[in-house]
Amino acid sequence: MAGALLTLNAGSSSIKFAIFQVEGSGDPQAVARGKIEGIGTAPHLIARAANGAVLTEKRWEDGADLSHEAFLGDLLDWVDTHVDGDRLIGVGNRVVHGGRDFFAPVAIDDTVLDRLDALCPLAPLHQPHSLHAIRAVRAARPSLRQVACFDTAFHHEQPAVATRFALPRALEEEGVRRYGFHGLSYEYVAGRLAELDPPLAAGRVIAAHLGNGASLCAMHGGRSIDTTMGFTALDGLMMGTRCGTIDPGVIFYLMRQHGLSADAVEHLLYDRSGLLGVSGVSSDMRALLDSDDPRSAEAIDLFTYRIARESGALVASLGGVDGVVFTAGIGENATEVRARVCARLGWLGVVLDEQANERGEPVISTPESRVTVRVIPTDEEAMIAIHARDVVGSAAR
Ligand SMILES: Nc1ncnc2c1ncn2[C@@H]1O[C@H](COP(=O)(O)OP(=O)(O)O)[C@@H](O)[C@H]1O
Ligand SMILES: CC(=O)OP(=O)(O)O
Ligand SMILES: [Mg+2]
Repeated sequence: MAGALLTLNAGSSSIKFAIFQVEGSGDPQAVARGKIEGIGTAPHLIARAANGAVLTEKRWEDGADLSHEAFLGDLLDWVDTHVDGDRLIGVGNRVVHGGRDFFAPVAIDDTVLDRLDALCPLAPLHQPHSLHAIRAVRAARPSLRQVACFDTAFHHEQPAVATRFALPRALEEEGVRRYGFHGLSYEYVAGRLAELDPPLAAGRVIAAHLGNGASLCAMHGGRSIDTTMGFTALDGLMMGTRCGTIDPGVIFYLMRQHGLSADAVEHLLYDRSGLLGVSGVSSDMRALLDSDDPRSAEAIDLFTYRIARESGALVASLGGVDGVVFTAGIGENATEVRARVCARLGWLGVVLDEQANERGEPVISTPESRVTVRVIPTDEEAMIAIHARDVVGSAAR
């Protein structure tokens, strides 16, 4: 099979995309990557070739009404001009929630779309935007094959004890259980770790996906056995704007004492909490690290405390730990956050090599450290491309 694949990773205000060239059974090769940010406010598009050269850059006026439909129609035309005589054979989409029924990549049709629609309340920051993008591509190119790749899939094999809530059984049968997210990222990181350090990949590893959304995954032998996110991507760590784990009693208090509706509580916990809520300054780690406001420092302190505390829980799930892997925007770039997390994990035998950490080396623990600490840049797009290639390829046979 040969041709080009487009990957889409749609967020609330941004769409990341990439073009991959597919040739036989080898890994798809990225030929261009791009991102449009600020949809709905001040849209900005930038796309780069594999060598980093800017292929296209565009800004729209403040407040420009650039809909997903308009943008994706233009994007598909742009892709056609950048695939070097290849033809576009499919689109791979990151879909955050697969619910009970979807735990492997799937070709998208009307029935699949309807079933994914039903999961929007479980991932309100993500699912509606992905489905919107899928529909916009279908409208522009009805015959183009599309594949949904799920963030929940990597966690599907977890033992029941890790996924079950202590709620009445009937709710579990209805699908009220922990699913876990960031699975495309963890699947990619597990694959890279197996290439870079096979003995560690075979052992007990905590992977920390620290981006705008953030979670930890306990992996044993490259498989997910526990994770900090649950039924929704609100659970677990403190995030850019999400609160992470809180006492559910807070929700009743907000509804009864503050008279908040369910929608208002949802908005508060998803959009106004986390780093933004605690600092009152920003949801962006870079901005907080640059800020002199003491509340910014408190927000960063809570962020690292929560990572260390949840790591302790996952060490218990794993029965020990051999390695820690940092990934995603904060994990790959914020040396200070990594240093603070490692300091809090000293009791596990983590010893940070401060210079290696500052230099952003692949291994940032000392040779004496009982736990190996690595930084592995994630690539959700590459994982989406592999899955999309497999699904499109099997449909074509
Ligand atoms: N050089 C850096 N130093 C500190 N934080 C950074 C740096 N680069 C990116 N980040 C942080 O990474 C986060 C975004 O991570 P990312 O994985 O891109 O998120 P998402 O894909 O969920 O939008 C932001 O908090 C941003 O400030
Ligand atoms: C599931 C999730 O939180 O994703 P993101 O980090 O892209 O927001
Ligand atoms: Mg992300």
